[in-house]
Amino acid sequence: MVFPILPFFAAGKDLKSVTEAKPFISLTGQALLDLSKTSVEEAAAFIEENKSYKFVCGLLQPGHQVSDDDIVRFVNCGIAVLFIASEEEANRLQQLGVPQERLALDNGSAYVSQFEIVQDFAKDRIIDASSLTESQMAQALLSSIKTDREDKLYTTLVVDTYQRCLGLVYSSEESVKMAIEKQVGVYFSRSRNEIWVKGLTSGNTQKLVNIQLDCDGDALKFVVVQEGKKSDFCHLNTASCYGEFQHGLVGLEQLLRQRMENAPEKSYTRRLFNDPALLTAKIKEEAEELTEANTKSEVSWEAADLFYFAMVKLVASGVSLEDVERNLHVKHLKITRRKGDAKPKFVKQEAKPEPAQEAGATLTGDIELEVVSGKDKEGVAAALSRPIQRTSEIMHLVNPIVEKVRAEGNKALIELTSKFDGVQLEQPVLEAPFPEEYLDGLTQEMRDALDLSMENVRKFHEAQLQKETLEVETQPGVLCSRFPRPIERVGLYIPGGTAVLPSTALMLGVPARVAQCKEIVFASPPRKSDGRVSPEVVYVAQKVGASKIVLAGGAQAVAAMAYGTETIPKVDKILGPGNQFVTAAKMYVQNDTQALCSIDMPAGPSEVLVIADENADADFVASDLLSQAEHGIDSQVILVGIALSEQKIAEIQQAVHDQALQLPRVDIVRKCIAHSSIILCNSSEEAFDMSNDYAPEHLILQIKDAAKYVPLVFNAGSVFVGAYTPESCGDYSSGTNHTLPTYGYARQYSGVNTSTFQKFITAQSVTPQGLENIGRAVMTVAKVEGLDAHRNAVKIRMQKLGLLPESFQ
Ligand SMILES: NC(=O)c1ccc[n+]([C@@H]2O[C@H](COP(=O)([O-])OP(=O)(O)OC[C@H]3O[C@@H](n4cnc5c(N)ncnc54)[C@H](O)[C@@H]3O)[C@@H](O)[C@H]2O)c1
Ligand SMILES: N[C@H](CO)Cc1c[nH]c[nH+]1
Ligand SMILES: [Zn+2]
Repeated sequence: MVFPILPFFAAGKDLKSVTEAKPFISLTGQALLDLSKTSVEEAAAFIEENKSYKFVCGLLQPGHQVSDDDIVRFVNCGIAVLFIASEEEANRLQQLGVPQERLALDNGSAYVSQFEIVQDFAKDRIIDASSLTESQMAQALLSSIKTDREDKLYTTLVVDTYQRCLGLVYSSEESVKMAIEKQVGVYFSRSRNEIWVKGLTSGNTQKLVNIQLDCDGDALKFVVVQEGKKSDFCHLNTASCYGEFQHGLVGLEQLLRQRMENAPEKSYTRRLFNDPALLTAKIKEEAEELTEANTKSEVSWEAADLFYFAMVKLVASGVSLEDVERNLHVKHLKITRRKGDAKPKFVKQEAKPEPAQEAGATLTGDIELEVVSGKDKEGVAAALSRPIQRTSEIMHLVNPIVEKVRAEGNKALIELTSKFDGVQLEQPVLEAPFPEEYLDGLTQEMRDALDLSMENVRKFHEAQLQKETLEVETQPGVLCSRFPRPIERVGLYIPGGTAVLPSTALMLGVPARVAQCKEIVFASPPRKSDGRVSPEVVYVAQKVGASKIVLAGGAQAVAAMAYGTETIPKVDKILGPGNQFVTAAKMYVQNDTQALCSIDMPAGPSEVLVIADENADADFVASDLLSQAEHGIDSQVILVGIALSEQKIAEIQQAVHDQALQLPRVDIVRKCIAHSSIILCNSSEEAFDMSNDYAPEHLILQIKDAAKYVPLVFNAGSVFVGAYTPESCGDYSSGTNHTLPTYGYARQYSGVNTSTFQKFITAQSVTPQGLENIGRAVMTVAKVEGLDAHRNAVKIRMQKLGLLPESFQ
């Protein structure tokens, strides 16, 4: 229900003076303009300037002289409903194109309409705005609400102008009157039993924008702008009584407004605010990338980028999201529309495909890395920032998936696999021994390649296996030891979104086997073609003795292994790389004590940093960059060049372009290269500092005497030393593990290794002599901690051994 009064603005020229003299009228959120005395321009200006009036209607008096053209223009500029006198007029206006639901017809005592929330308006509720008073408004409102509460208070929902709920409060007749009079948030405090002017003590005051009634008139809604230093609504210092808001577009707008005020001079956002040409270029670039996006995740990724830059433009221009929404509302109300064709310059010209177009490309243009000078600190920081979504945003998508699987088990898994992978499964698990037909199509050459790779990985990981018990006598009679045990049940995630990765199956399965884990469970998204996983993955599963293959991917697969389902065992640790959904789900379950499940590390989108000098072969450098770029659009590849000549840079750029065009995954590469860079340094120290700061998943050294520089590496997942060590060798067959920390986590995590599948238990054995040596120290420290039982455990023993007198306290 709307506010029970519709203020009538009789004359166009008075619109401004009335709204200025009586600002409280806007609390109704609605206005009726006399269209016979108002020009279209005045109506349009009223709608544009008075944002609190959500529904602006127009009265066409009987016998009015308003032309048909102007009526259409009124409707098109945002007049929501036309109040008219007769059926005849209604028919005529409908022929003009005004929809029936945009007409309110005079039935003698009321104007009757079907328009959204306006509906019927009794004539005695239409009141001349110039004579309307605050008390009239309060009276009308109070006579329209009811309450069944004993204390006669009215339940009041408080929302902001984006309709986000801030909290629930109560109003009394008195507080409603005060709120209208002062146009601020005034309520009734039940705990203090008195009128409560919001923010009087905290400073977090509220500007009242609108008041509404709910559908059956038993609850109020106050639309407010929260003001004050922190603009929190809740007494617990959060934006709302339901906690902080999800970030979203509104949050981004608020953040950018703050940045506009206080972003550091060298930050990227400040650069965007200060450089309109850069902002324009980014908006165009992101718009183009959005048009080229195909899959759901690409579209959401690119749209998010475009919204970000568009939002910077809004904030820089002083335009709010609310202005944009109002604009959309007015456009929605238009009855004549533009044809909607694009301007000729944006209509696609039939382009001649580049020579290598057949390789799988749908996009065109140079594939070129941005070149940044190492001296440009801000440019370097921007180049080294990873193209990842905020954890909170991803978590927002992942939490419901995890909770669904946890609550509904296999049923949820089947549903989510159908939704995200387009495969309708009957059973989400394949049990060992795996049916022979699942190996159909596996060639001998492939078996040999997998066997060789598995053997090398086994050798390297077997050598890492810690089997012995470590023993140290810290004092005579005090023997400390540590012994390894395998983690019993492990869940291994094998990615299968944009590429099937049997190599990951062996990188995880082989060390699990070496460490003697008791149960190995695989999970991988099923293929669209037949709902199976690839024969190579099944082959590896068989070889490493996996008990089950979960036919699911993404967050749902992680949740199924973390909590278990009817047929999937709950595991103790989940390992393996994956996209952002997989990584976020792993991080979620590791933090949930109910899951009792650990993870290897955050191993997300692949990345590489190549350090190259003038000796480097441009083709080698390009091939290494591209081998990681082809993993996904969210991968990132960085070349740090040490004293590279212009010519070498040009050769590398050319090699990247030429090789990329030959790749079937060139479209993915193109998008990855768009957020990848070449950074130019003058010395190896500078290059290694930059690399250690970035902490890449893979670091490739294509520099003279590369091995000499390994001591300078402090943060990296795995290092590839010398011109003939391509990263692909480590991905598949050399023996090192390819499951490595990304996002910069190489600062604190190691890649997967044999000990990732083990845990280490400590033990100790203390003799009477040992007790004599350390007992007093134990008692002293226990005393200062106030833990007497700890102290007693030593004291009693030492007394029985005669090491302390009976009287010892
Ligand atoms: N760091 C490492 O060690 C390492 C090793 C190998 C691969 N990788 C990386 O692993 C990643 C593999 O990613 P991928 O996408 O190809 O395969 P993936 O198996 O990780 O993810 C695919 C799954 O994501 C889910 N998904 C897709 N869109 C979704 C959406 N909108 N909402 C919810 N779920 C959705 C689907 O269930 C799908 O099965 C790549 O980024 C690659 O670079 C990293
Ligand atoms: N380079 C990836 C790790 O980031 C692993 C991989 C598997 N297949 C090919 N490459
Ligand atoms: Zn790879």
